[in-house]
Amino acid sequence: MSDIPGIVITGASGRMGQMLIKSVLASDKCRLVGALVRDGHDWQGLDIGVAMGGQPVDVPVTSDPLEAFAKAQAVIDFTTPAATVDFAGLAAQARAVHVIGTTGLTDNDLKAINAAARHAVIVRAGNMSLGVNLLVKLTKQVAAALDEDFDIEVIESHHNQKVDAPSGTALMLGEAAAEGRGVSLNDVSDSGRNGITGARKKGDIGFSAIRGGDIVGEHDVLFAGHGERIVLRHMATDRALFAGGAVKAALWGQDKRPGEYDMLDVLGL
Ligand SMILES: NC(=O)C1=CN([C@@H]2O[C@H](COP(=O)(O)OP(=O)(O)OC[C@H]3O[C@@H](n4cnc5c(N)ncnc54)[C@H](OP(=O)(O)O)[C@@H]3O)[C@@H](O)[C@H]2O)C=CC1
Ligand SMILES: O=C(O)C1=N[C@H](C(=O)O)C[C@H](O)C1
Repeated sequence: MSDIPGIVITGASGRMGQMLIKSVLASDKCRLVGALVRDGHDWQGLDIGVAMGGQPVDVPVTSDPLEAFAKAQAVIDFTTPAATVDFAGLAAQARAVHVIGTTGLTDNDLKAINAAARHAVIVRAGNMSLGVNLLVKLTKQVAAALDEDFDIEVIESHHNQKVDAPSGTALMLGEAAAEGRGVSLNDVSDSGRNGITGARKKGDIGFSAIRGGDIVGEHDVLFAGHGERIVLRHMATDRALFAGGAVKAALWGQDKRPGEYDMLDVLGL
């Protein structure tokens, strides 16, 4: 048995799942011990390397999460809210670090995840990249420096297969802006404008979502004042960025006490 942490990837056939498999296989700091898909998926029973169109890597694709988690020190999970809530309970049962990249989580989902974090380490972030997490810090700083004469808008663009809006990253940026202003995002959030909306309410934080083509993920935080505008921008051009951050989080979590953490903790920002 190796000392290097063993990692299971859930949603192994997904856009991020496949990127995560490649990242773990390429790392000499961890090893791939499981690749999970939904029961009945075409890939079930295949070697994950072969399923992805490459050479065998001696890891079969399976669909029993608890069996897979029991052999692992960490689970990296970029799937759907319903699956992630189930996986949080099972990863906690197996005492494996659970890295959650899934977005679109409801308040109830977040409560369930928080309950699981009483027993195990959970690292959750709507964006695992260094650049976005730095942007979160900058957004809070700029929002704190400007008054409500500057209207704050978060504009995000993603590929045409994304199912949730605003993106998890946009919500992180909105939360950071609200924190900088000393208000609760719930009280000032404005998304989905359509029709006769009336004039913009002073102090609101607006969200706009663009969906098209193969855009990996772009986020602007706009501070629009009178006669001047400030725009903070992040553009992701490669999903490897998110996968690399998630692997870093899985390794970072190995010696931490049970609880819920985010990428600011992992990156020390
Ligand atoms: N935090 C971050 O840095 C990032 C977060 N994301 C988020 O990650 C999530 C996934 O994105 P993406 O990879 O593009 O989406 P995909 O739809 O490509 O992948 C999701 C995968 O999850 C699988 N899945 C869903 N339910 C289950 C289940 N119960 N058991 C096993 N597998 C399951 C799906 O399988 P099937 O096809 O069989 O349903 C699919 O393979 C999204 O919420 C996205 O917003 C994405 C990029 C970066
Ligand atoms: O679904 C995606 O693709 C992405 N989702 C995350 C989000 O909701 O912010 C992160 C990244 O922007 C890509």
